[in-house]
Amino acid sequence: MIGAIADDFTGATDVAVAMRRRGLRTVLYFGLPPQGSEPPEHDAVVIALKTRTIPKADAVARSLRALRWLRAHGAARQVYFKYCSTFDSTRDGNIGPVLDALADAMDVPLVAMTPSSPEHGRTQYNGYLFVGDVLLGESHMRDHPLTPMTDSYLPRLLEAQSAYRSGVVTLGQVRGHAVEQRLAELREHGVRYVFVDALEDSDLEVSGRALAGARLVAGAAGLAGGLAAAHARAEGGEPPAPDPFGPAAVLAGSCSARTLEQVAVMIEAGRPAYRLDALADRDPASLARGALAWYDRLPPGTGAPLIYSSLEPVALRRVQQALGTERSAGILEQALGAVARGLVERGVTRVISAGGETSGAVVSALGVPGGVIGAEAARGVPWIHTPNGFSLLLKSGNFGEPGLLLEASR
Ligand SMILES: Nc1ncnc2c1ncn2[C@@H]1O[C@H](COP(=O)(O)OP(=O)(O)OP(=O)(O)O)[C@@H](O)[C@H]1O
Ligand SMILES: O=C(O)[C@@H](O)C(=O)CO
Repeated sequence: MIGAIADDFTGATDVAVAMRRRGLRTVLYFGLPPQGSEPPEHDAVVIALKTRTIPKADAVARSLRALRWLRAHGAARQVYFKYCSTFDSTRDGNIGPVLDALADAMDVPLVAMTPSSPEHGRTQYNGYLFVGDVLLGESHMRDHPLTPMTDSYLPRLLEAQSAYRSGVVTLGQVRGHAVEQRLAELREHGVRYVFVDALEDSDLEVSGRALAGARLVAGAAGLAGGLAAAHARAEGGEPPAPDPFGPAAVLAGSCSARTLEQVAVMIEAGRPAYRLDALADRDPASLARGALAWYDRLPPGTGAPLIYSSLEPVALRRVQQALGTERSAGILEQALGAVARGLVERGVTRVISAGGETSGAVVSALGVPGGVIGAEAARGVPWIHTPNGFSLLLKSGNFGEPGLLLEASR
């Protein structure tokens, strides 16, 4: 009934678990499902794409392909375009073009949305996005390696990426149950994209009910949860499978503030740690060989290792200035993907990956077609049981408590 298209892999797991938590049977695919595959019985299908930072035309083409697949499999009654709760995109970014293309293809005049996800500390008020207590543009998102966010006013951010006008449904209108009325007014005034305020899950539930019949909706996991609550089956979902076990390894390519803390906690706890240094070696294959040779030499019983490229903002900028932003990201993503492949060949059955782009590279390198959503190690961070014989934990850069990577890899 809901077909979600997510612009990165950690975002896809976040939205999948938000819907599953409300009792929807949710199927997750990494990339377009293989030819001829039929989804098992479901209430929601999530297709994870890696379109957040790729060239615009590719992002649009891949998103439209996902839409065609959802339509062909009867999963497009309501389509949800999942973007980041911190609206990660460049000025030249892909959220606007992808929304334009989906709305045109579905002939939808108005799309309601919000990145608000209170469970992750993201809230929207009067169209401004807050991260915890501060505006988005004043948060650590200013220092993001690929999508630094320096503005906080959502209509302005989206209008910079689309030729269409954007508007706001205020918190007062949400709480006054006037969402539908306000959307109708904005549509009359030629507004196509509308950001709906939300400070709490209950606001998202009100909006979810108002939007239950909308054909195209967008935002982060919060509003998807609100919609799922509106569609929820009375009997609720199956309990998730138990946590996986077996040898674990942590791969971190996220440079987000929370991941840096989580990496520090692992190192302080004495876990073996190996940093991939793109300035010392620019060849992803040889970076990966170095990391795997280090892994092979680890004495038994040392605890699950950490292989990472995460750097704090000043050191990160040094690498980006020396190698270029895209090139350095590409080298490290490819290297971590190759490391993941090598680790699985060596018997690792629990792969924990930090960062959306990083997780996209890791999952693609491992050739995982999709999986079953398991228990959550942290809010929005579920284990994914794959048909490949191992489980994945894909952690969004800023999600989880500081001890998450250490705990999950015990
Ligand atoms: N040392 C480094 N030098 C340059 N780029 C790096 C370095 N380490 C990581 N990167 C790149 O930074 C990007 C981090 O993005 P990623 O999406 O993985 O993390 P995130 O943005 O924190 O996560 P999320 O999208 O889930 O919030 C990746 O493309 C990664 O390859
Ligand atoms: O919405 C979020 O913050 C996450 O699901 C995400 O998209 C991280 O890349």
